[in-house]
Amino acid sequence: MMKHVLSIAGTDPSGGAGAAADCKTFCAHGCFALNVITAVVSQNTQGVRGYMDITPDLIASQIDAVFEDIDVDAVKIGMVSVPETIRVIADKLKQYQPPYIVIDPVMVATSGHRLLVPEAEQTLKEVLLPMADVLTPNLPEAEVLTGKSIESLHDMEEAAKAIAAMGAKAVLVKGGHRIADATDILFDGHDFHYYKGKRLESTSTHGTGCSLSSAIASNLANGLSLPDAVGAAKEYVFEGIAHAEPIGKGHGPIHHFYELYKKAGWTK
Ligand SMILES: Nc1ncnc2c1ncn2[C@@H]1O[C@H](COP(=O)(O)OP(=O)(O)O)[C@@H](O)[C@H]1O
Ligand SMILES: Cc1ncc(COP(=O)(O)O)c(N)n1
Repeated sequence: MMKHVLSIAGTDPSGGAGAAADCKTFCAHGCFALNVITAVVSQNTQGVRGYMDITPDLIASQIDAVFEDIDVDAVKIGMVSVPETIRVIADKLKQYQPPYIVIDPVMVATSGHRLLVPEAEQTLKEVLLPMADVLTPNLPEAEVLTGKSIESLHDMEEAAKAIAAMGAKAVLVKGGHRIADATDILFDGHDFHYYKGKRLESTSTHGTGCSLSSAIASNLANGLSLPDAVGAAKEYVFEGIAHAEPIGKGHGPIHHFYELYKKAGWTK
């Protein structure tokens, strides 16, 4: 039977990041996509124009609507913007206890716009982070969480360990923002796993973090071990960047259904 994977995230009307990227990723992994919206964001491939947070009551009601009706096999959490949003999600997930929780601690969009208010950083750290089966910070997010600058692979290892010590069961420090290559490092609480990745010269990187965390959630729901779930997710995003269509005038989305399009003969 199809696994049911829930995204709790903000929107992107241009379809590249947030809830849209998450749902496309779940479908590409053969999962049934569910989604709870935390904020309506006006954005496109060129940047974020503004957003409005959904009230905590309406977020709680959306989560109840899903869990009272459907079994959820994994949850991915993205944009959470304010402390009230973080608290209500944490309370509801404690109540419903989904098997896996993957958290992408979204702070700033690729375009530089803040998607988490500075006052919410501490709440994210104290309330949400300890609920993560795996937390997936990019380099700037790992720097905010640890308060240390990260340059080398050794710094990434230290950051992953330090964030795990804050309560996350496992931490994947992503290297998409590195200059040298796009190597990601997973600390699973005991061991490090290295996902070496060539850096692709591409502007189609809008929503890579959203897609990676959603692919990890899908792979966990589908029964893969955490190291394998991360490895397959990294490959999925790499292929998605490599085969991206040029959509929009700025940083475009990745291709989610390359394999499917290829089979159907829809590729260029
Ligand atoms: N230019 C790129 N070439 C290859 N892989 C990339 C590139 N940019 C990002 N990635 C990969 O995409 C995933 C998301 O990484 P990152 O861009 O660091 O996250 P975020 O979108 O949260 O900023 C990681 O697995 C990273 O290694
Ligand atoms: C609703 C939402 N969530 C997350 C991101 C971050 O994605 P990226 O860092 O790839 O722009 C985004 N732009 N919008």
